[in-house]
Amino acid sequence: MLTESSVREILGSLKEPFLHKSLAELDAIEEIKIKEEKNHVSVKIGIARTGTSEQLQLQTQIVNLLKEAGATTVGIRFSQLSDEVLAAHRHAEPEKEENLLNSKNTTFIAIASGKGGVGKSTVSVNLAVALARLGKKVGLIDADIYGFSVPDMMGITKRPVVRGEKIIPVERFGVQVISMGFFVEDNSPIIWRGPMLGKMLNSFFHEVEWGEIDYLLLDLPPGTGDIALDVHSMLPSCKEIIVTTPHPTAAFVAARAGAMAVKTDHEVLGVIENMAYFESKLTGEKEYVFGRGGGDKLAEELNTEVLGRLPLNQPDWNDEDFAPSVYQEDHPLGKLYLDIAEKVVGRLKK
Ligand SMILES: Nc1ncnc2c1ncn2[C@@H]1O[C@H](COP(=O)(O)OP(=O)(O)OP(=O)(O)O)[C@@H](O)[C@H]1O
Repeated sequence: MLTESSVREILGSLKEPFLHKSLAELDAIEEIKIKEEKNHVSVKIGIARTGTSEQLQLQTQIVNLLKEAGATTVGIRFSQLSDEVLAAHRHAEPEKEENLLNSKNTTFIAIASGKGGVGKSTVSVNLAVALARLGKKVGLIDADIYGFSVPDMMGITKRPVVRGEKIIPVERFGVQVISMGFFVEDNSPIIWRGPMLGKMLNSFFHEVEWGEIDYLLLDLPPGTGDIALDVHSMLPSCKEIIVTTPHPTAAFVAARAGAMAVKTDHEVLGVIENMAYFESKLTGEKEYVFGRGGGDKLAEELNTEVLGRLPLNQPDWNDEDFAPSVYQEDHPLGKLYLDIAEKVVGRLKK
């Protein structure tokens, strides 16, 4: 027949599900009653949070253990552990679910532009690759729902695999990439409604197994729509980089995206002027095909700096390692991207 001390011994090593300490250590077995004639054992157990699914699991464990040990019937009551016990052991309570959003080691950088076609995705991809070339652990979310171009730009042909309940991003050039484009059949267009965008981002943060990430870049859709607001509410400490062409109108439109960042308290790390000029391979002469001054004007308006000026130039394609929009490390633009990545790292250290 079970005795009070044998019940205490059997249950003592069970772990309290929230504080992760044994019931014995927490002194959480508050009462044991044994009715010999009915072979009935009843116990009262303290738990950090009553009425939870964890309580139900613990209850099942207790019933099974006591029945295995010979009890015919088992009665259990749960009580809330006292504030003193909770305070003494709270430090042992693990963080909620570990994910990127509550990781202190990850810096989020959103890449935004006022209008489409200025090279925002190209910049996102190459900045991510350059940061990885500097030895950083980098993730890239293709949140440009109007055209998921990142996988194609990086020459990604694989799709993410699912392990358990988590999606494993695809790695390319040392960057962990996730794109809604991975989950869309045959490049078919999707009609997006406001809340879907937020849901998509949310699932990218919670359902993707990012591992350790120093920098997570987000390629935002152009403009100042819902997704920029979603990013703000989900990532209040997100930094922003604004991409513009040197054309005054482009800079004017980009200023709106920048103003949005400022209004939502996102620190603007700087401006990148893309398609800044064309440099002749023959004479080295620079032609300012799309005008001049847009980047400076925008930086001044947003009280920030121009992180880099990128000329018009194509990457050198390579059949073995096909990635149509990624500049090689020794390509003039590859070097410029490394400079920009170093500036970004430097600014974030300040
Ligand atoms: N510096 C550059 N030199 C030459 N071509 C460039 C440069 N930057 C971008 N491009 C080209 O310009 C086109 C538009 O670039 P990209 O798709 O990156 O722009 P975007 O701002 O992300 O556009 P959207 O928001 O519409 O997706 C692409 O074909 C890209 O290869």
